[in-house]
Amino acid sequence: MPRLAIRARHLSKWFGEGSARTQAVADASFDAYFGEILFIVGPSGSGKTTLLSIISGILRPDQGGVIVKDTDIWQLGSDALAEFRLNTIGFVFQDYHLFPRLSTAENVAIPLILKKRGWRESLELARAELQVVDLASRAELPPVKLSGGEQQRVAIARAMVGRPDILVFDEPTASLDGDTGRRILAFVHDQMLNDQRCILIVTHDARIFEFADRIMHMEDGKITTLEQAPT
Ligand SMILES: Nc1ncnc2c1ncn2[C@@H]1O[C@H](COP(=O)(O)OP(=O)(O)OP(=O)(O)O)[C@@H](O)[C@H]1O
Repeated sequence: MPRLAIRARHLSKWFGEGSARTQAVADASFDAYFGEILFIVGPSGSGKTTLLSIISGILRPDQGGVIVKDTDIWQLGSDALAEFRLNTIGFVFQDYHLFPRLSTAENVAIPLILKKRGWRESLELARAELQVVDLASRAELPPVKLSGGEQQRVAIARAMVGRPDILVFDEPTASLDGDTGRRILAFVHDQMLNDQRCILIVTHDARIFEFADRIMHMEDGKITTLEQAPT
């Protein structure tokens, strides 16, 4: 029996006021398990990023709750939630969110420094993580000197360096060419998925669907289907 990683129940989120009020997520419930890669797909504006942000502890839902590894995350105070996220969830943003004034290694070290690990130790671990994503030679460069695919791998290394149980990607291949996108997904699938980790991926990119275990479809804020991926 697979172990439950995430239990989302009756999540709803509205944005805006009056006539501009829109429901981004509408009564969404689902479970995700350790050892799986769950894709979230659907048309633009269907609520994928909003749902991902709620599950990751970034955006508070107006209704409903999320249990991540036995913790009811939206019942936590803000400090406890920040600490839970730091220890449990790695989030890779669509546009990477790398800090331009820091070196590549320093960018990767940030989660460890936030966890109050020493600077020197954090940088050593960051360099080791850059080796895993095949970017050891770029450690001292600023991110601006790296290609889009390399920056994506830096963002992955930063999300991974604290060994989170839940790894969340928002459109990981959106700005990459097909080959680079597939290579990155193959890397995530082969190197990062294990039975202690659950990976959620929002994507439009049909070229990477082969890496999904299950695929969730969203439309107008609702989860319309959640199925095993075809083999
Ligand atoms: N901060 C916000 N303020 C107001 N409306 C928002 C905000 N964020 C999202 N929305 C609206 O909520 C709805 C869902 O947006 P969301 O970004 O979750 O969709 P998405 O499926 O991820 O879209 P895309 O594939 O284009 O990224 C959209 O109608 C969007 O305009």
